[in-house]
Amino acid sequence: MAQGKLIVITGPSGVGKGTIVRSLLQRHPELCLSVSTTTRNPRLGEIEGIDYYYTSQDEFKTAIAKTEFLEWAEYAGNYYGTPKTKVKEVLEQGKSIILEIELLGARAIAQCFPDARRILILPPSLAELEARIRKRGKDPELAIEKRLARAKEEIAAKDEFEFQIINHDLEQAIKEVEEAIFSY
Ligand SMILES: Nc1ncnc2c1ncn2[C@@H]1O[C@H](COP(=O)(O)OP(=O)(O)OP(=O)(O)O)[C@@H](O)[C@H]1O
Ligand SMILES: Nc1nc2c(ncn2[C@@H]2O[C@H](COP(=O)(O)O)[C@@H](O)[C@H]2O)c(=O)[nH]1
Repeated sequence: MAQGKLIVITGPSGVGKGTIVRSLLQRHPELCLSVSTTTRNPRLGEIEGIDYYYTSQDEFKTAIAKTEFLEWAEYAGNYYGTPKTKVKEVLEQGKSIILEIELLGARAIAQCFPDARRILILPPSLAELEARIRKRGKDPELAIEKRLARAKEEIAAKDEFEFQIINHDLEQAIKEVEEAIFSY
């Protein structure tokens, strides 16, 4: 049976990870996406079980204690975690799965899955990143400020990643992510 790949897509908030991942899933229906659990409130239009599993802080902490997450992290005042079961099930079927996660989670995955393909998406500039987050218009001001502060740390860690892709032109970025996933 073919070996499934664990694919980590990371990068600062607003860089376009979700946009790229949605395109990848449409173009490559054989790829699966891991749906994370979060304590963040749903954004307008987000759907339980599609975008995230939404939970309380208490429930999230219980899940941590029961080691239900492959990795988890605190990000901009909320918790996010990758449920173990789906990832395990998909990989056992020989299929590949994408984790769209932040930097600390990507580092944790590198420890337990050294063969994971870890792809960092970068913005053309910090000014463009801020413009994209604001234009998206789905985060309150305080959250935007926390996300931009975190973005600087995430960009500074770029040399930890074998694949670094600048999302300037969306189509070009998608092509480069496809090359990173399917190259070997
Ligand atoms: N290449 C691009 N050029 C211009 N705008 C883009 C590009 N790629 C994505 N965007 C836009 O940037 C905004 C942020 O994209 P997206 O929500 O996919 O980011 P994200 O990295 O998933 O953010 P988060 O981590 O906060 O969920 C969206 O409005 C999206 O349409
Ligand atoms: N470490 C993890 N990070 C995750 C997970 N799910 C999402 N994320 C990342 O959090 C930030 C914020 O996401 P948002 O939806 O509130 O904009 C972003 O970088 C996501 O990629 C996870 O399970 N673990």
